[in-house]
This record gives sequence, C-alpha cells and structure tokens, in this order.
Amino acid sequence: MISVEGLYYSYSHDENYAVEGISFEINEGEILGFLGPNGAGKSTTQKVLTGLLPLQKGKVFIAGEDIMKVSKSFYNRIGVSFEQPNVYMKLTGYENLKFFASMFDVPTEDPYELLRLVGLEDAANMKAKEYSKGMLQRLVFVRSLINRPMIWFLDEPVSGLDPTAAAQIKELIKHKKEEGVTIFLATHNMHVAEELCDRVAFINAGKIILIDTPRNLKLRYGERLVRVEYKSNGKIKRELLSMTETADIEKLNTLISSGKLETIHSMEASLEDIFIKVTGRELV
Ligand SMILES: Nc1ncnc2c1ncn2[C@@H]1O[C@H](COP(=O)(O)OP(=O)(O)OP(=O)(O)O)[C@@H](O)[C@H]1O
Repeated sequence: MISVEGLYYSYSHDENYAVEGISFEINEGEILGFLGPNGAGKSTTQKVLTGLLPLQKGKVFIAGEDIMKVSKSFYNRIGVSFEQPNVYMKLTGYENLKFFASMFDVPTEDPYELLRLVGLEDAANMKAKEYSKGMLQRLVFVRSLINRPMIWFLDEPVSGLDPTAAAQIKELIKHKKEEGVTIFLATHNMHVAEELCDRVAFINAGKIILIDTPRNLKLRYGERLVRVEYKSNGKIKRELLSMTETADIEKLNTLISSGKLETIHSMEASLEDIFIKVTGRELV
C-alpha cells in the first residue's frame, strides 16, 4: 500500500540530511510504527509522504500512485494527523470539522459522530480557542478521519493525553486497522509502538536502523533473563539470571533440581532497551 525506496530529505538542500536513504513498505491493513527520539526524522518522513514537503530524492508510491504526480483524488484517500494542533481557533470544534469536510469530494463523516468518538460531543459548539491542549489534540486527530481515509498518517497520536483519552484514541486506531486502514504511526513512545504496531522501524539520525515485528525485535536483540526467587539459609533471595550464560543456566538447573526455587519469571527486554542497544541513544 505504501512503498518507499531510498528517500532522502534535506531542509538546507545540501548533504545535511534530516532523512537519509530510508526504504520501507507498509502492507494494506498494517500499522507500521516509526519509533525514534526527537529529531530522528519521523515528522519529516510523514511530511514528504503526505506531500507537505516536496520529494527531493527517492521513490514513494502510495496506493499505487507515484507521489511525484499524484491525482487530486489522492488526498481524498489519505488522512493526516499532526502533533501540533493546527485548527481554526475562532471556529467551534464542529465548524472546524465541517469546514475541513468541505475540502473533499468524497462522502465524509458526521462531525458530531467524530467528536463523540473522542469525548468532545459536549464541546462541539465551543470555539477551539477555549479548548485545552488535549482537546485540541483530539480534535486534530478526529479531523484526520473526516474523509474516511484508507491510508492514515499519525504523528504522536497520544502524546500529552491523559490515560483515558489515550486509551480511547488507541482503541480507535485498532478499530480502523480492523477495518483495513493502512497506518503510518510516528512516535517516541515504545509502549504505543508495542501495543499498536504490527511492525516497528527504529529511526535514528534520519536512518532506519532496524525494522521488524516487536516480538522478533525482542527475540533477536533482547537479552533473555529470568528473575528467580529461592530459599537460602531460611531467607528468600532474588536474582536475575541470563538464559544465555552457561554459569547462570547451571545455577538455574541446580535451583530447580534442589527444590529451593520459589518463583520464576521470564524478563523481556523493552523496545527502548533494544533501541539503546542498537543505536546508543535513548528514546526521550
Ligand atoms: N523546518 C525545518 N527546518 C530545518 N530543519 C528542520 C525542520 N524541521 C525539522 N528539521 C530538522 O530535521 C531533523 C528531523 O526532524 P523531524 O522533525 O523530522 O524529527 P522527529 O523525529 O519528527 O522529531 P520530533 O518528534 O521532535 O518532531 C532534525 O534535525 C530537525 O532539527
């Protein structure tokens, strides 16, 4: 559904690249997460893919269309949600959605229904300038659904939202995926990436370092550890043992056969642990 090959972008039109030779594909109905710290190149990639920035170098095909020569109908098929709320402050939430809907020539969603989906139904007739930051973010988010897009670009969809609002937004994203929507999701939040994404691309300094399912990333790069509790001289001792180091494996076997083992839990590396391991950088 989305195919990107050798994409470069430089704001200064020189060798100083914000995005440097990235390639990836997103299949129909798949959520691909772009996981990386601030300045990694996530938003720049999203902007080039959605036509907000011109394609300087590389090939991008979206739903079969070369983005160098997209038709007008291309914009009917994509939805874009931004990290920074960019709405008309003097218009109400409802008017913002109604106005945005008028820019498409395909059937659009009912603004009230969209506002209801993100708990803004009571604020429908309030001017956007009276909205809180989280409310504005939810408004921008549902605005991106107005044209019923089949390809959806989301930049930090839940950052800064309270847990209830974040859960609501995540459920909506899962629901859209089930409907077959193809989703590009940029985030620096490993929990969001892990919960929502079929595959995750680690992006750092403009380059994709790894791309795979969260499970495969953990199996391939996460150190496998077990946390054990066992009896020793009448007391409970806790220890972390590696599943790859011989001495630790022997110790675990001894604990099991001696009957001293009280509890055992496998410990998974987090996506952030793996990100740090392969890039040397933290996500935040
Ligand atoms: N308008 C701009 N002009 C010049 N440089 C820019 C501009 N926007 C971004 N950059 C630079 O491009 C690089 C990639 O930034 P980008 O915004 O794509 O990163 P990001 O991963 O989306 O991070 P963030 O979450 O902070 O937006 C950074 O070095 C950033 O400083």
